[in-house]
Amino acid sequence: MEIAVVGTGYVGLVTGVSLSEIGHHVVCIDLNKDKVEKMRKGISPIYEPGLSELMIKNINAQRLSFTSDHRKGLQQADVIYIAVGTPENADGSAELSFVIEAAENIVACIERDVIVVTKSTVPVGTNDMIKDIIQSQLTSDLKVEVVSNPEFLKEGSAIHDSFHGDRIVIGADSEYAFNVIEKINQPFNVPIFKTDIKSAEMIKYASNAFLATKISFINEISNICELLGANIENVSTGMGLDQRIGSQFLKAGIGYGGSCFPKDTKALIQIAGNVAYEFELLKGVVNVNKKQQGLIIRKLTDCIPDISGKKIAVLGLSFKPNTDDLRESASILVTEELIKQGAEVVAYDPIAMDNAKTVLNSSIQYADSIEEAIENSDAALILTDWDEIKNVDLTVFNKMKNPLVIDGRNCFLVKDMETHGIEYRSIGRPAAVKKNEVTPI
Ligand SMILES: NC(=O)c1ccc[n+]([C@@H]2O[C@H](COP(=O)([O-])OP(=O)(O)OC[C@H]3O[C@@H](n4cnc5c(N)ncnc54)[C@H](O)[C@@H]3O)[C@@H](O)[C@H]2O)c1
Ligand SMILES: O=c1ccn([C@@H]2O[C@H](COP(=O)(O)OP(=O)(O)O[C@H]3O[C@H](CO)[C@@H](O)[C@H](O)[C@H]3O)[C@@H](O)[C@H]2O)c(=O)[nH]1
Repeated sequence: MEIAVVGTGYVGLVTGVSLSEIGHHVVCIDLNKDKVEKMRKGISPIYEPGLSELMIKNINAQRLSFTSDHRKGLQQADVIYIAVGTPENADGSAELSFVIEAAENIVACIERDVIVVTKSTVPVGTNDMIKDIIQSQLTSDLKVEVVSNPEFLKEGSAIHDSFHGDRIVIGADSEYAFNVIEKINQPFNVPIFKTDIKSAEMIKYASNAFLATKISFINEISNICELLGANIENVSTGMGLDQRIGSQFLKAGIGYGGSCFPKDTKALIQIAGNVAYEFELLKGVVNVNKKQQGLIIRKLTDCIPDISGKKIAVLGLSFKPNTDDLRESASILVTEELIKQGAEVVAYDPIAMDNAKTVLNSSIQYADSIEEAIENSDAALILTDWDEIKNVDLTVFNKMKNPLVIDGRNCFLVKDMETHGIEYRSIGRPAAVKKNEVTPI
């Protein structure tokens, strides 16, 4: 079975590498020639644990190759995955121009009967549209089937998720297509759920929207905990013990970010709106998230009302640990607000510094370590829960002008910060304030 993957970003590259690892021959195609050149040498354009090793292994085994030439990549393919981006339009809907272009590339280049598999997250009905584009532009009698196969990987654990996912969803409308895609995926040994195409498309949006709802819910509870003197960590643990609720995605923080939840929640509101349905709950989830992203600045200005000219250390820039992805990172939003209010920002992130420089340019200073970032600072903000930050020796905060730590990820125990004489404000927990006195925020 010859496989091609159109679009080699986070999803396309991980898909191509994982499919080659289980024995398929895979050609990954991307418009970006610089990226293709890098990938040919086994250099991953993204930071993703375990990815480079598997890339190199499968390039050497001649199962994995890269090209920017669609014809070369597509003409011999039996199965073609579409993994291009579906970013957010100004009105919140999903931008489908990359998907349309990929479908046009496919129809212009195929020389065999093919199954086109959509990995990209696309609104319900898009696979029908892809089929229409291909059928209407096809000048031969080649047979083309379209399958929805949404992706559920998480950045930072993408390779692990590919081999240990909870399910693989296959939406198809023929037994032949089900069988081929099921057979391709069998070596992953992950449960396969077969359904119709529209339901498969909806499963992806509904799953992301549900997870985002859990996060906004726990963030609201954390705000109420603060007002009442309860502790959100204890509340989450106690709730999560109920198997109907589950312990995952109940971590209160500074709001969800990343390349998926923010855009997919808004897209689902639009998808519902297109059929005259107002998704009130999801609108609330999005609004709560926006409010939560402003919480850190509110906590900071409660302690230092005028931050203009103050040196503020930002620890963590990526939208979550173990990735260099800054898309919709709450940390970037907070940093931009600090700059707007005239603060002098010094940032540190274990992996995302290079990407941050392309986004924030020279508007802030960049440190080479946690210690360098916080030295002589007026406050330190913890915005991403990297292990390096969680495991830092707390005495390092004595290098600050006046130890004040505002932690958006609840990385430390309140009592430990108190013991070290650090003024500490976190999410949904009592504060540790100076003079070893503990009061609600
Ligand atoms: N990032 C994630 O963790 C994740 C997880 C699950 C699903 N998804 C979904 O998967 C899709 C891809 O997301 P991503 O984060 O990998 O996107 P990305 O922006 O990282 O990568 C997309 C790639 O496609 C390339 N491309 C665009 N048009 C092309 C074309 N016509 N031919 C060849 N290459 C083309 C771009 O150059 C880019 O490298 C989106 O729909 C996203 O919602 C993403
Ligand atoms: O309890 C939690 C869990 C996550 N987050 C935040 O939520 C965001 C998203 O985190 P996560 O879901 O771990 O990462 P993503 O890589 O964005 O993965 C999500 O989005 C992908 C793209 O659609 C899906 O494939 C995945 O299944 C889905 O988890 C991040 O900002 C996290 O900090 C919290 O605040 N609290």
